Amino acid sequence: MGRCAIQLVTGPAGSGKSTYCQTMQEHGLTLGRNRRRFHVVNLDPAEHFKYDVAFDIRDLISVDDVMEELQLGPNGGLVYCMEYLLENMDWLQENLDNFDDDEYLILDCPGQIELYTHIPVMNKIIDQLKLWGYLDKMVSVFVVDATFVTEPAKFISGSLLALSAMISLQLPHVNVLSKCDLVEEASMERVLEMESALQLWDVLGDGEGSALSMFHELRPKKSARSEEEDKLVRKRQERERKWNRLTVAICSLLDDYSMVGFIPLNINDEDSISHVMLTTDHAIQYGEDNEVRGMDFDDGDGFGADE
Ligand SMILES: Nc1nc2c(ncn2[C@@H]2O[C@H](COP(=O)(O)OP(=O)(O)OP(=O)(O)O)[C@@H](O)[C@H]2O)c(=O)[nH]1
Repeated sequence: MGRCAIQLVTGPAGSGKSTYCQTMQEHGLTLGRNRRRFHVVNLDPAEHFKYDVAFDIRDLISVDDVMEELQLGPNGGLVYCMEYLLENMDWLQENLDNFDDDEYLILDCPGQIELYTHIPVMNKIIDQLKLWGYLDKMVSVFVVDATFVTEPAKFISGSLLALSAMISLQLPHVNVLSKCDLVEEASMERVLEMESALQLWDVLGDGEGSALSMFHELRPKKSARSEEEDKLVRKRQERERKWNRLTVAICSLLDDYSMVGFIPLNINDEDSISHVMLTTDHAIQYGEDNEVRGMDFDDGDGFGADE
């Protein structure tokens, strides 16, 4: 039995992971002769989703049961569930063995960001998948909410999370900006055309509400302030300067890696969805050796025969 391609969809809570999975599943079915069946797997023990699920971690363990039985909170419950999965990897293996090497699985993972940054459970699951032969077949897709990119500070924090996940998961990595339909095209283009995080901070960081603009605002207006107020303002100015130096250092770090880039995804635009799909395919050279799969119109699901 060969090994199918696997996409691990990760990212902060509410960033749009499940919607991404559903979008890809629906898009796969619109591809005519190249129609592709994305099998979506739910690996989030707390998830509620709308896609057709191939298999579901909640058949093994669910956060609700763990919270009730072990009196844990939602975060502790989720970490417990993922560790339970790690101890019961034969469940995952049995399910994965049902898929052939020309098939494609999208794994909808939990949104707790600590699972991709400092709790090693996802790394261990990935290591096991690598041992089972999926080493060259896996790509991680890190989903970040595009409404973040319109604010420089949030953009930088999203970039750091993406970088941290990339380093931690050690897989071919694609960052996807979800919810682009909610962001004005002009502001999105403005951000995406920046050549570096440092440039982004220089240009946008001076905007309203940023640390830099606060810094300008806080320049003392001598006549209007008492000595006490001036002292306070100077103290805050010094703090702003430090924050700015820290931000510049963080931006330089992002630029040094030169590896944080985002692919915008507008779920209402087929070209945008296609572009994301091609980027993830390219990351693992998916489909380069595959025969084109055709539709069999006599078969209910249309995947019964090659043309
Ligand atoms: N307009 C718009 N809304 C979106 C998009 N993606 C997600 N949403 C909305 O954002 C909310 C969260 O989306 P989900 O797909 O559930 O996000 P998630 O990352 O799976 O969430 P968790 O599993 O809780 O971490 C939902 O209300 C979605 O309808 C998008 O591309 N466009």
